[in-house]
Amino acid sequence: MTTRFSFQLGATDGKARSGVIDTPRGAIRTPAFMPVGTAATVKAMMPESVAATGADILLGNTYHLMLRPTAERIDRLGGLHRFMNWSKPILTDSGGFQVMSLASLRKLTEEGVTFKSHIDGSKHHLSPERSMEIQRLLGSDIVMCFDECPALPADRDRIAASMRLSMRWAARSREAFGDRPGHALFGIQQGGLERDMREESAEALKAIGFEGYAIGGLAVGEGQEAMFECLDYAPEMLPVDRPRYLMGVGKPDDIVGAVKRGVDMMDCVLPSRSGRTGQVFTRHGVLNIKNARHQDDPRPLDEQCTCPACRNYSRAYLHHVFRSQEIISSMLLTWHNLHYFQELMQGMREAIGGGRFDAWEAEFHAQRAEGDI
Ligand SMILES: O=c1[nH]cnc2c(CCNCC3CCCCC3)c3[nH]c(NCc4cccs4)nc3cc12
Repeated sequence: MTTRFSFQLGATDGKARSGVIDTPRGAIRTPAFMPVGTAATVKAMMPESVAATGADILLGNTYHLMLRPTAERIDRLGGLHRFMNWSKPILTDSGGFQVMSLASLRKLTEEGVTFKSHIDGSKHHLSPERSMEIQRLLGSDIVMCFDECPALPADRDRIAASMRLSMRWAARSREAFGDRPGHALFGIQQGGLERDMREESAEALKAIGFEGYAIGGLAVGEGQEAMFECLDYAPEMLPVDRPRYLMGVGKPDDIVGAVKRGVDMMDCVLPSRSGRTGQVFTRHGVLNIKNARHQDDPRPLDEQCTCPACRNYSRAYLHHVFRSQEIISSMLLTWHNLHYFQELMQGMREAIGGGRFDAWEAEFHAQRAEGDI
């Protein structure tokens, strides 16, 4: 345990790196996948189950929690860790990304964003200052700058204007964050798919100085090829000795490609959200348990998986409880998917540590059949 926040770089293998982020609430092994706990819960999971999958950190959702039950109420009740019974590190997003995708009647100005709640229509505002206050009230260990993520495709002028606004907001976020030992503020690089804009953004963030740096503005519809092309240069623009967090990624092959290119942390709703829709991730590829072909299949989802779903239940059973819309269906499929994503990260951490990432990646791709399994 430590009272400080620090990142120890461990092994490197090509551009891939493994390491450990030390925080007062525990260590985060990198490369790390962060499950999303939207409304103070990873849906269909008890916190101890999330920990059992191997997650060292989870994401809290500023936009949802500021609307309901409000950050002030969570603060009065002892903070988000106490509230949701998760004692390990929590990273909270700034709320900005979700406002742009969920709220209505949004008004964006230099100052910030005003909007109406998608829950009850009440009026709210977010700004760098208000976002820092909310994330402080929640008690999160890693705080994200308030930024603007432009939808792609966008022309260069739009990308430049949006990136420069985000850099001004990054400076205001740093100022408002204040001096909080043991807590971290991460800046977010913007710039779309424009190399020079990414460079300008990285320089602006480094001049301000952050405990970690996120790569934003990706996984917003550009496609995997364009994302990887950007990741072929963007991570190296950021300080080598600080964590690099690629936001909103992704499918297993996105994650592997990002780690290969020097990314340390990722978050995505995919394993939890898709689990509730019957989509199952395995080392051999993806299947949907809803498909009638599973109704008599006595085999587990994945013979080599050690999660509770694979140890104790057949595909036939999981098909039945999904079709019957039983609550246990979401529990078991979410657990399995989160377990698989953590197994993927553990496999890469070990491979990088052993200098055999390329062999591990080749095996990862070789095992995955095309289509359903
Ligand atoms: O530049 C960005 N700035 C800030 N956030 C971004 C996010 C949200 C990351 N997950 C937050 C979580 C907080 C807790 C609740 C769940 C989200 C992104 N997500 C994606 N792609 C996945 C996408 C998800 C939805 C549309 S695209 N690209 C992103 C780019 C940015």
